[in-house]
Amino acid sequence: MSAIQKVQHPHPKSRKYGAYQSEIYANGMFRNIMPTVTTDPNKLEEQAKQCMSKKGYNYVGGGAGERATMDANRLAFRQWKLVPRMLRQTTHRDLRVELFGRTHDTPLLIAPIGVQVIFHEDKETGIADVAAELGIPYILSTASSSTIEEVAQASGDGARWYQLYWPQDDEVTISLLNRAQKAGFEVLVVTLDTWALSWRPWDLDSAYVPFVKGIGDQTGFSDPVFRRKFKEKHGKEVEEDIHNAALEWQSDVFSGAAHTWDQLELLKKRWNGPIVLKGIQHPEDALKAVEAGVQGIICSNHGGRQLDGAVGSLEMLPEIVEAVGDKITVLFDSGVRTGVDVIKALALGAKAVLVGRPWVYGLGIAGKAGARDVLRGLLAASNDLDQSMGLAGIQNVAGCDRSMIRRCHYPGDRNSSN
Ligand SMILES: Cc1cc2nc3c(=O)[nH]c(=O)nc-3n(C[C@H](O)[C@H](O)[C@H](O)COP(=O)(O)O)c2cc1C
Ligand SMILES: O=C(O)C(=O)c1ccccc1
Repeated sequence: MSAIQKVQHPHPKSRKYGAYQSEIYANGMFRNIMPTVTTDPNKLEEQAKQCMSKKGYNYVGGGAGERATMDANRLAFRQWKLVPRMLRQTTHRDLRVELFGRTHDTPLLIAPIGVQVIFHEDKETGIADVAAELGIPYILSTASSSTIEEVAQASGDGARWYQLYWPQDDEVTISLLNRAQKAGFEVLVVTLDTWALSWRPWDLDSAYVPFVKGIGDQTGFSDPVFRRKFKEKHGKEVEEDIHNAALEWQSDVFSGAAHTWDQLELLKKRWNGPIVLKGIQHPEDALKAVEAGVQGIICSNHGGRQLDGAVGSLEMLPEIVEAVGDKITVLFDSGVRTGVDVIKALALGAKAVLVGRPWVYGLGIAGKAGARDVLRGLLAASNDLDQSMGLAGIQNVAGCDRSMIRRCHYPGDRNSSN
């Protein structure tokens, strides 16, 4: 009997990214067209720095304090190495994952990123469009430079989740939830680690904070409840006094006072769908999230932008996964730069992974086309998710497990590609 088995690809759609590597070679070899955005994760940030405004670059590239936690995020990835397997049937990889009852083409999500207009005029609406095209769920930030409704329109029938910066004013909170729900956002992501902005020297040294000038405040400025209350208090429309409107919106959302666990009841009552808490690092908080009855958590330290000196996010993932088991969906972010990083996070128990800075750099370099290149690269070229999964001997996301990863400490290991 012939040993050659014909394997049917499980899902033809998940191959749609696979052509990118050959597309790059063909463009260069036959048409002399080189990639606009570098495919080298270690050069991406530098290219973005050359292309972006200084303030825009500093905003995305910077972190809290001396950026020790940003470094820790990368070092935590470097500590884990994959152990590849051979002679397995891995020709056709299946990258699909199911999250909260919906199947997605890949285990990637677009991390919520605020004020995107400072990086490129394509901003949130452009990225939502690209995300829908590539089948990646888009997570819209409350600190957005496009409105909830504009982003919903750009995202079309693409999957979209809403990230809440949780206002102190419950009436405003309820209004945001209603708008997001009406606009087709399926999952509510509540960010817990940014109730105040951290000490960020790269922004402080040029005294740059776009939101006080009304940039990135579009969610508030377009909100009927916020607008009504502003008018009642100041006797003016938002547009007549942008300065005070911005201050008011900022102090409602980044008040300097954290909410508490019991207050989650309001969100549970008012949001008709899954709720995910973003910014969980301690296993005991992960257990509290289970107790609170939410559906998911994101093991994240905000990309090292909040508490400097905090542990690398990947360091905490195994303990968190062990603590909560299958009781809740565990997602991961902070420091993901390559397809291999995605595999490592999946192998350590994350169900899916959010990516932040890399596509923002692409956006800064060449608008939404640049962000698209970065995302396609992550999903397709060598050192990418699909190819690397194959080379590791893994056929699908479920195959990324603890058996394929080892903790190894090599003194002097690089922590580049922040
Ligand atoms: C420029 C920038 C803006 C961000 N804005 C938000 C935001 O509005 N809401 C939020 O929950 N997280 C925000 N984050 C954090 C990201 O969602 C994510 O946690 C982080 O970028 C992941 O780390 P990485 O950049 O190393 O991938 C922002 C991050 C950056 C770099
Ligand atoms: O910069 C950030 O990390 C962030 O979360 C944020 C906060 C306010 C406005 C825009 C982004």
